Amino acid sequence: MLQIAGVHVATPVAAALAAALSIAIYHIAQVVYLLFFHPLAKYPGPKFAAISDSIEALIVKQLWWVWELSSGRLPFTIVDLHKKHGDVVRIRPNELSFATAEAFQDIHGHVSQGKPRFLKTEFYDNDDPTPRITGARDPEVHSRQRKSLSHAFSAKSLREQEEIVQKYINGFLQQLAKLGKNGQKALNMAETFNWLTFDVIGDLSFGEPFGGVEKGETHIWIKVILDSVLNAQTIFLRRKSSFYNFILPFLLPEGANKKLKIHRTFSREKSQKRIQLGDTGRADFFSHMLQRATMSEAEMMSQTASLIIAGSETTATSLSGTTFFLLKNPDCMAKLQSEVRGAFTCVDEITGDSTAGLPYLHGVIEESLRLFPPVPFSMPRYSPGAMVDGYYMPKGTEVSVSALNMPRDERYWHDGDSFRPERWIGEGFNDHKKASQPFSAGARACLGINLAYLEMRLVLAKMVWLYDWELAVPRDGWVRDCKMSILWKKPDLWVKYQPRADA
Ligand code: HEM
Repeated sequence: MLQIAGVHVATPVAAALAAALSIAIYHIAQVVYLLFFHPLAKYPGPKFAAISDSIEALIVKQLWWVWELSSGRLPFTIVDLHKKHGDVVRIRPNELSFATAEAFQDIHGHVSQGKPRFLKTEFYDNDDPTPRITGARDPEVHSRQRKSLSHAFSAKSLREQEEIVQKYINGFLQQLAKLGKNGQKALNMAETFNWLTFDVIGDLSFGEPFGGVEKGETHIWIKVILDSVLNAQTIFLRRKSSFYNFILPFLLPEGANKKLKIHRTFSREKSQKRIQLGDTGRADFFSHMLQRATMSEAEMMSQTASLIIAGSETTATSLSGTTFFLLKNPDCMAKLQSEVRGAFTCVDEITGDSTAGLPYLHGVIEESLRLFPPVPFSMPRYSPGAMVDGYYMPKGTEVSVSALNMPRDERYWHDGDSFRPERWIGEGFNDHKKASQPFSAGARACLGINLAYLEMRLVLAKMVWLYDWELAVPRDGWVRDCKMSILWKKPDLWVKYQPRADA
């Protein structure tokens, strides 16, 4: 201590030491609190996940989680954590992951009137100030948007949309033959299905496709979208701490931020063009939004940026997964061929209605969605102060259900890791089928579920009716090699399509 005019004054070094000591004591106290006294302290999980909020000095909030998220391995890590620690695991200081169908029902199932709901967390925020259906966290805004959009997904609209879907599927089938040189050349189906699904959604959103099917190539916009989705979902982290503005560019795909802006600009321009056309009477998304007139122009434009991602990559991913499972299970492929080829005398007989009654095709689609759910993240929600799987979750606790545990859990599924489409036919193996929820449930369940099933039924039935399929590059563990970039980033899947000899 220095003495000036009889007063004790701290030297800069002593002051710095005192400050450092206080910070250290504060953080040690935080760690002790998070590990032993926090309301979630009794739940197991990696210790680093539990305390990562406390390393304030480095501003490294939630580092464990960010690392896992950006590595693309988070869904698999969570599977391993549940195997190690049981049905409830603490994966962030304030988030618990659950693994059971009961927890899924508690969090996502319909709630009775007047009961508080589990609402989406900041995980769904992005840097667009206009809320959109997939991310809107305010229940009133969401409900208004959903009401307006739901007409575009009604049974009546779907009937009218089938013509559009069929048009792109037929073009797609021709491209398979042309680019695949009638079975001589392999196509990478992890990419190729995107041509079809993005064209369908492009047409239903803006009245014009991306041109993937016609040109037989992936539109630059699609590449941009796929690279930018992970970035979109990390924006809430950037808001929480400026540290992430520094670190995330190293963890995300190159130029992801720029690509996100390109996606926004593209969809805004296309939407503006579409809005100018007004209600065209077509059963597309804009006609319905314009007819209801409950959304501002900005809100309508914002919806399309979301619908394009929600409605295309998911369906394409499911089709790639189904392709992989069928090719790895030739007996299942033979049963599907026999059902589809026996049901139709020509490919034009394959329609939404005529495929709706094909049990094996239905089983194949459900089984693929079970083993490889196209939405791999675990859809976090805030507890309103309610029970989850028998545990009371204080208000504000983040809760989520692992996307990959429940659909393979042997407590719910007989031979859960195997591809067995017959489990979906009749009683099947008496599995607990609610443990597969690829489209989620309740108020935030997928709005496009019927469109997705229609597309999948039609394209799979037609591909099976027309072609014999062959895995051109043998591969195992295709699912395990996928990485999560909010949606799945899939490894190549090279397939040859030989026109059926007996057709
Ligand atoms: C196999 C294909 C598909 C799967 C597995 C799937 C799955 C899902 C899931 C799990 C959610 C909930 C996400 C969450 O809560 O975070 C969701 C929401 C949504 N999906 Fe799909 N989806 C598919 C296809 C489609 C299609 C074709 C569309 C049409 C555009 C679509 C539109 C939507 C919309 C608008 C939402 C938000 C619903 C809301 O919050 O009210 N999806 N989807």
